[in-house]
Amino acid sequence: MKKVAAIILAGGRGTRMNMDKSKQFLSLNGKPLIYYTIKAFEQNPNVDSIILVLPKNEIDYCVKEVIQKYNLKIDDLVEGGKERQDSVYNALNRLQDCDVVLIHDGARPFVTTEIIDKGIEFAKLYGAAAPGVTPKDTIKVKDKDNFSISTPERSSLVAIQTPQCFRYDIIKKCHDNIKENQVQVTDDTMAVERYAHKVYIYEGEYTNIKVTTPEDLIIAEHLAAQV
Ligand SMILES: Nc1ccn([C@@H]2O[C@H](COP(=O)(O)OP(=O)(O)OP(=O)(O)O)[C@@H](O)[C@H]2O)c(=O)n1
Ligand SMILES: C[C@](O)(CO)[C@H](O)COP(=O)(O)O
Repeated sequence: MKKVAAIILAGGRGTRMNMDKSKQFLSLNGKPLIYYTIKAFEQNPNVDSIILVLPKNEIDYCVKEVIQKYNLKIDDLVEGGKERQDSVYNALNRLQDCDVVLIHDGARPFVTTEIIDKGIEFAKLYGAAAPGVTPKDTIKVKDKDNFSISTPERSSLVAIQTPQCFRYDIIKKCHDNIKENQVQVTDDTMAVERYAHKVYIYEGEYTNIKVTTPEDLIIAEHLAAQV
C-alpha cells in the first residue's frame, strides 16, 4: 500500500509576529494555532503518519500543552533547523517507508480536506504539486529605488501555498542537492524546480492563509471560530 506522510513545520519563531510566544502557540478561539493544523491532517484518512517539527527548546512545552492536552496523534517529533529548509531536511531524513510526502507550514491552520486530498492525488500523478491562488492585486516588479519596472500578466502569477506534495524520492533527492550546493530556497517547490521536475500547481484556497504578522490574527481568529 502507498504510504502518505505529512511533515508539519512548526520549527520557527514567528519573529514577524513580534510577540513573546512563538506564533504556532498563540491562542485562536481558545486553542493553540498549531492544534488546528495538526487536527486537519489527523482527521484525514488519506494521511498515514504525521511528523511534527518543533524548535528544540519548545518540544517539552508542545508535548505537554498541545499534544497531550488535546490528545493529538503525532507519529514523530523532530528538532527544527536554523532555516525552514533545514527543518524540512531534518524531517525528510527521519522519514522511512513512505511514497508521498506533504510538507505543510504549521502556520497555515485552515488547510482543508480538499486541498490535502488534491495534493496527494496530483503528487502521485505528477511527482510534485502545490496549491496556489491568483493574486487579487496587480503585481509590479520594482527597482531598488522603488520605481516600477514592469507589470507581469496577472493570469500567469500565482501565490503559492502549502501543503506542497511530492513523491518522496523526488523531494529527498532535491533537498540533498540544495544542501550539498548550499542553495537557499523559500519553499520546497523551488528545490524541485531547480533540479528535477516541473511542479503542478492546483487551485488553493484564499482562506489557507499563513499567519505571519499581527494583522493576520484578526482573520485567523474569525476563521478559527468556524472550524
Ligand atoms: N527554521 C524554521 C523556520 C520556519 N519553520 C516553519 O515554517 C513555516 C513557515 O515559515 P514562517 O511563516 O516564515 O515562520 P517563521 O519562520 O516562524 O516566521 P518569521 O519568518 O516571521 O520568523 C512556519 O510554520 C514555521 O514554524 C520551521 O519549521 N523551521
Ligand atoms: C512556503 C511558503 O509558505 C509558500 O508560500 C512560503 O514561501 C514561506 O515563506 P516564509 O518566508 O517562510 O514566510
